[in-house]
Amino acid sequence: MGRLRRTMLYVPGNNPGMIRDAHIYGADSIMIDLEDSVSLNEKDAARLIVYHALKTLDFGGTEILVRVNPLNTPYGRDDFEAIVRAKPDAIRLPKTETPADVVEADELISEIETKIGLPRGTIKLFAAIESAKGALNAERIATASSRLIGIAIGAEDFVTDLKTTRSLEGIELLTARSFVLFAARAAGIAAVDTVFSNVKDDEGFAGEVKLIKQLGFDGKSIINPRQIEIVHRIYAPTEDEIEKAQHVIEAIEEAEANGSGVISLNGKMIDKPVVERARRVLDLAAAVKI
Ligand SMILES: CC(C)(COP(=O)(O)OP(=O)(O)OC[C@H]1O[C@@H](n2cnc3c(N)ncnc32)[C@H](O)[C@@H]1OP(=O)(O)O)[C@@H](O)C(=O)NCCC(=O)NCCSC(=O)C[C@@](O)(CC(=O)O)C(=O)O
Ligand SMILES: [Mg+2]
Repeated sequence: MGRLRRTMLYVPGNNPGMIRDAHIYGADSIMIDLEDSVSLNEKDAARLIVYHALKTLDFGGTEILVRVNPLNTPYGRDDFEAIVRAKPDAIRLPKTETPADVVEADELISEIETKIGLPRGTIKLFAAIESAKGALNAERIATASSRLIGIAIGAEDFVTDLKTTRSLEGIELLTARSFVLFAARAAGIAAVDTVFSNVKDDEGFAGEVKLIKQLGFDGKSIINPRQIEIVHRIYAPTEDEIEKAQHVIEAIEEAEANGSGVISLNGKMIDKPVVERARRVLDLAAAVKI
């Protein structure tokens, strides 16, 4: 199974203390932010802080992404120039609206990689979709560059663009979440859900995590360390699910040894997709060491 991306923790790029300690909480990925959590008069300072943090700190194997400012702002190009040199695992592109946005970022990264002698394609891309236009272009965005390892939805900007607000049930996000998810699955890359902004509402947060897990997302962008354990608990296969998956694998192996690809287990048909889902449960259990 690929890299786990159940939790992608946003850390404001102008906060050196948070950046230094972020990896100790156990999120699967850390996303250091130069965009909307950094005010305009701190953009240059934050870029320097993040560059030096990536050059000097040991994040202990946690995946590191940096969210840069869009290239159509005065900060975007300087962000790319500094951050590619600092070599995070990936750059997160905010407010992606068209495949051309991804191609522009891809070409700029290639140019900088060449300048500094990094093999082309070293720095990966993660595109965030945060508008109706982006959602409608999700499929073409997801296949616009071989650097893309995933796409995400950014709901705060998205509902603003839609001229609505966020509800706890998330009805206003269902179509966009589905577009992003389908595009990611069709492209074979990760699909990551948006942040839940009320850090004190654990119950509401858990409800949203259950929803996005059921939809099929690989994980969630989060803003506070207390949200990590909730996501990891909900994403962990239960003992019952693991036991059922083991029975499925045992049953299909026995059936295959007898020359059959389909059998029934406790009255339920077991065929190829059921076996694939059972393998996924066991792989996830092994990856999270249950
Ligand atoms: C919310 C709050 C202020 C609460 O602060 P509080 O101080 O009340 O938190 P406490 O719980 O008291 O902290 C306990 C201990 O954890 C440490 N600690 C807290 N948070 C930590 C963290 N993130 N990383 C590492 N460490 C952390 C803290 O330093 C303390 O450490 P210590 O003192 O040592 O005990 C804080 O969390 C925070 O700043 N969050 C990040 C906010 C952010 O980045 N927003 C931008 C991204 S969204 C966006 O842009 C919208 C989007 O684009 C998104 C999309 O794409 O989906 C869209 O459109 O939707
Ligand atoms: Mg946003």
